[in-house]
Amino acid sequence: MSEKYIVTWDMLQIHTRKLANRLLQRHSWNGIIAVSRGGLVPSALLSRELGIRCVDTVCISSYNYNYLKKKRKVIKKAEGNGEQVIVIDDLVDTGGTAKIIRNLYPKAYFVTIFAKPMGRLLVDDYVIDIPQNVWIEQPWDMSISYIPPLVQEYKIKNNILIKK
Ligand SMILES: O=P(O)(O)OC[C@H]1O[C@H](OP(=O)(O)OP(=O)(O)O)[C@H](O)[C@@H]1O
Ligand code: HPA
Ligand SMILES: [Mg+2]
Repeated sequence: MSEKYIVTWDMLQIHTRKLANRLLQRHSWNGIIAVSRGGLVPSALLSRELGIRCVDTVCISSYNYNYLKKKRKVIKKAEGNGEQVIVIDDLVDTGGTAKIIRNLYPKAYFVTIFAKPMGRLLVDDYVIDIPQNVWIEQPWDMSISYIPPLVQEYKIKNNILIKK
């Protein structure tokens, strides 16, 4: 994927708060299930905003054949059918993970922060639309690092600015 959508910690919190606001208006919830690992940070933020201390996980391990054909395995599952429970993941992309969640928790309210077109009809709510060909870079996968000033990438030769 050529293009990237960079997510910072503060923007993730802002988006998750927006979702929490909508969830608060909707229902009284009995718990939250985070889809590990991507859903863990959003679930902690939702837990705080909604005052829900009962937070469990469903743990899905995945490895790539290619982008559209991921192998996925449920390695741990919270009990129940999801009634009055919010299931949260960070994003829905091809919808492969979302389909597993729908089967495991048919009564759950399944939400993500980001949604790409292939998967967005599989979630009950989400905050930000992302094009299918854009890779979402989450804050826990990045670090803030120094970059040198632009001018250091150039030198002057015969009075002409040349890229080093
Ligand atoms: O709609 P899909 O194509 O299924 O993609 C979405 C899933 O992919 C990512 O998880 P991943 O399986 O990479 O593992 P992780 O959450 O442990 O990082 C993301 O956190 C979603 O769970
Ligand atoms: N970003 C990070 N992880 C992902 C993505 C993405 O766009 N799609 C599936 N897993
Ligand atoms: Mg995930």
